[in-house]
Amino acid sequence: MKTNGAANIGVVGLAVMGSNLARNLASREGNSVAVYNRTYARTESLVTEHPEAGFIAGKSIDEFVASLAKPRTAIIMVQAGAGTDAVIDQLAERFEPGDIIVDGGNANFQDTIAREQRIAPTGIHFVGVGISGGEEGALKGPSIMPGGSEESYRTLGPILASIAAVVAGEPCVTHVGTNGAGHFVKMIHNGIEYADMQLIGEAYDLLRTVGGLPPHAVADIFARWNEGPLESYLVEITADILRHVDQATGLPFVDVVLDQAGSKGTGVWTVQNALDLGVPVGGIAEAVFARAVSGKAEQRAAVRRLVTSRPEVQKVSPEFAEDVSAALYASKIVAYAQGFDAITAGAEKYGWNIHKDQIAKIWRGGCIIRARFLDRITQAYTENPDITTLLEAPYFAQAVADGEAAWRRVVATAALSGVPVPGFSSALSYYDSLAAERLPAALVQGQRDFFGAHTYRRTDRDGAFHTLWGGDRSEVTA
Ligand SMILES: NC(=O)C1=CN([C@@H]2O[C@H](COP(=O)(O)OP(=O)(O)OC[C@H]3O[C@@H](n4cnc5c(N)ncnc54)[C@H](OP(=O)(O)O)[C@@H]3O)[C@@H](O)[C@H]2O)C=CC1
Ligand SMILES: O=C(CO)[C@H](O)[C@H](O)COP(=O)(O)O
Repeated sequence: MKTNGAANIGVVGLAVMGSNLARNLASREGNSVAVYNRTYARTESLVTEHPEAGFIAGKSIDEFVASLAKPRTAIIMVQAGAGTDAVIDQLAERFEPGDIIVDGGNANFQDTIAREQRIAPTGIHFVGVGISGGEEGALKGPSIMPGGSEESYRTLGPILASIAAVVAGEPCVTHVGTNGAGHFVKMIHNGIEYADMQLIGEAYDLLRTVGGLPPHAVADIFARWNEGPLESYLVEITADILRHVDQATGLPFVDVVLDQAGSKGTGVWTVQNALDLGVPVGGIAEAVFARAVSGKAEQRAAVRRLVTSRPEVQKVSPEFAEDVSAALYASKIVAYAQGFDAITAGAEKYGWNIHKDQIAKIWRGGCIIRARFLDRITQAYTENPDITTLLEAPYFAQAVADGEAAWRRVVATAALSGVPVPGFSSALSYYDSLAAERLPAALVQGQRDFFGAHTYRRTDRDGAFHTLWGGDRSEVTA
């Protein structure tokens, strides 16, 4: 076959992400791209629609592997889970020591660690790479979070840098850490994405329900916010979506979409792992739960039937939109702080040397959570990588303090008006928990000691203590 060994890189899985990533790779100087998809029809239409890419199309996995130059590098972009395992096995059977298998899908990082261990004895490199940016990002430049060995990054790094988004002259890619580090950080990215989307949803709901504004007016407010500190891809697309009118009915698009949010699982993984790591990520968890609640159609209908009157919507001042903007910004800071805390804990547990300033930097472009304030996060972790929370960095401490009064007004108004704001209110409670002089955790410890002799520590001296609750209530050293 005349194409044997001609391609310096290959892509397996040519759905939305894989086909666009393949086109992105093909558009870069010096690349020759081999493509393969289980169902050949996808390969055929990609190659036919994009002759300019000069793809080398494999009809079979053998043809695909034969078309790769040695050492071979192939990026897998297929459905996470069994599909990915099937393709890894097919490639591993045909690849040789020194070749690189890259999983660019949304894999669970624990699977990535296990896969790397499974492949390692063959001498083939296995690299898990988080890729964010959706359809457009894959084509024009995503944010890329590679894990895997230093050695494989020496080969892969320049290729990934050539296709990544560029911000201030720097490609949005960094070697996150070994084995599953890239997929771990991508998982946290998605958890933050969930929180950000939920908070934006709550802001919209408040402006609409309490502020009494129609979608196009809310769109104008989001567009204005997008020119300030809230500037971000998600705020930008929100304005766009809210302006969109359904062609079939002439109604605002947002009013004809069923109010049940789906998910593919990465938000759930973030929360599950944060629980294992003991990191409070309430903002992300509330966002995951909010999607789950939205899908509970029967429960929602049952409660709606029972509730005969809803609270009267509070009257608000003309500055209400500014208050909502402040609440959104403060809650968003909390969500990102929680996400970065999870990265700190994950790095510690799994032995990854993750530079949080670099993560914030590569999230500034290409990915779904790209936002102006990631510059501030980059700065905070560059100035002091050891801050205990983003909330103690001077800029963020000030930003939250500036918005605090408005944040409280918004949460109170929402509660009195019967508008659900699990994101805003959990973020505020988290902030209040960190800021409180004393927490009721002292009472919880007392309860634990009472029923389970779980002991407690005292404020006035070291050691563990137990009160003889069933006896004379004297205190003993545990
Ligand atoms: N969509 C998005 O915005 C983003 C997606 N991702 C991740 O990127 C990856 C690709 O996403 P997307 O492009 O949306 O595609 P999908 O997740 O919808 O997966 C479809 C692709 O997987 C292939 N596939 C499924 N099962 C198998 C199998 N057993 N053997 C071989 N191939 C199989 C399909 O082949 P066939 O055509 O034969 O069915 C098709 O190419 C996923 O891991 C996703 O989570 C990451 C960032 C953003
Ligand atoms: O990874 C992504 C972007 O970064 C995908 O868009 C992801 O699939 C979105 O998650 P979900 O479908 O659960 O909302």
